[in-house]
Amino acid sequence: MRLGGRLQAAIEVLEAFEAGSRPASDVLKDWGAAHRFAGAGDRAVIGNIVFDALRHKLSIAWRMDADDARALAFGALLADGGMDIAAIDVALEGDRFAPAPLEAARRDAWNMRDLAHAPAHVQADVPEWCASSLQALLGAHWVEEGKALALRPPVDLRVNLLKSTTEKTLAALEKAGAAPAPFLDQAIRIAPIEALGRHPNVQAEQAFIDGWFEVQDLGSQLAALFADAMPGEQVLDYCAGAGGKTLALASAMKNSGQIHAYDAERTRLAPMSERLQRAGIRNTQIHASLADLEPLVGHMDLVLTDAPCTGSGTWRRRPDAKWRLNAQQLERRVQDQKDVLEDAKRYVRPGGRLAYVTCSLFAEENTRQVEWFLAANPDFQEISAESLWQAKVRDNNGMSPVFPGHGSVFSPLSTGTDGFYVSILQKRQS
Ligand SMILES: C[S@@+](CC[C@H](N)C(=O)[O-])C[C@H]1O[C@@H](n2cnc3c(N)ncnc32)[C@H](O)[C@@H]1O
Repeated sequence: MRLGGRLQAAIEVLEAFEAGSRPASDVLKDWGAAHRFAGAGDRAVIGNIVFDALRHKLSIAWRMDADDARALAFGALLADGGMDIAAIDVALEGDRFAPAPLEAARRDAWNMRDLAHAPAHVQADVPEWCASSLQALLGAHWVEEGKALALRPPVDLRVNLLKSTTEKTLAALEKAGAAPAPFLDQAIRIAPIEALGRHPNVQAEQAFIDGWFEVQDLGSQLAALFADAMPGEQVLDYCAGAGGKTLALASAMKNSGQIHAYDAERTRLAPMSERLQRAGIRNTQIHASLADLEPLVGHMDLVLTDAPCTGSGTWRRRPDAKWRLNAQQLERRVQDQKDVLEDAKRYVRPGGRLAYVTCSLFAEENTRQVEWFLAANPDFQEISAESLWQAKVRDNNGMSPVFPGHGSVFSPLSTGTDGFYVSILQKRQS
């Protein structure tokens, strides 16, 4: 397919996304199934245009003075696809599958309008109702954080030190563009996609099949590291899901001690066995029933609660979610988080740690929850976030998380990662 056909396909996908309630990735898959002639390269470019359009939906609409799918798709090529209007005109000329050229009014608007004059939430590309939640956590930098949250993300990998080394894994992934990541010796990064390119499928590599690495955002790796799981400890991963954090904890514990991985939704645990096996992890038991956990009450050195959340910190990777989220859903997640913390704290032994983690950048889900928890549970105290950062992380030209009073915030702007929040709460000895 030429660019015109790909652009037209992206417009159709964006229209179908807006008309329904399904995630953009599912709508893209449907399009692919109905257009089998499209190759992997075509699908990658169509996906780039769709995701860029959703990442920059408000700022593109403001600059184009129009917010329909055509405006967003053309705008995505201009904002992120490395093209200007003249280059798009040339690429579309004579292509019978291409959409009609960009309308004169939209060209003029794009050339004249300066985003610096747009409202703050438009510059930040976030729904207006979320602005106060971001500002309350991130302070004066919230607009710049929003902008960074609307950029294409890298692919981050965590080397599984049980099976490989960073040097060996880097060498195995050299052709994929792998390079050392900031902060952590065992982290590898493949830079964000440029223009109309695509990322390599690292999960097809032999090194992945052999368990040398996992795909895991660096923010998630940092959150797991802050939990500070030590070899020999008894650990409960209370919201284990498919095991992203469990695997990181097991690797840090060098397969010694014991991890209990639990999730309230049995189906979410399903991929974990295979992942544990591939990674060579032998110290983890999976529990699908709360009754199984009863003997653990009061005995855990570490309880990790990677709590259900809005996922606002992952909007770089799932930009469709930012336009579907609403205030009622945020309220429900806040209550879920309180319930999880109340349940999970019972398992911590005196002197043990409760690690509270979210992938959200909203104050309600982070600092405010820790304030609420500490007020309601005077037998817990917070471990200094700054001292954890200094003790655990290799310096990277002075780059550091946001420290908003309680806990640490990793974010696209501050640490070049997805948005993650972590606070470590220690149970007093008596
Ligand atoms: C952010 S996800 C976990 C991701 C996972 N830790 C990882 O790193 O891949 C949150 C998980 O919490 C689970 N969950 C929600 N409410 C829960 C509850 N009351 N008790 C335990 N797990 C819960 C959800 O099913 C979901 O899998």
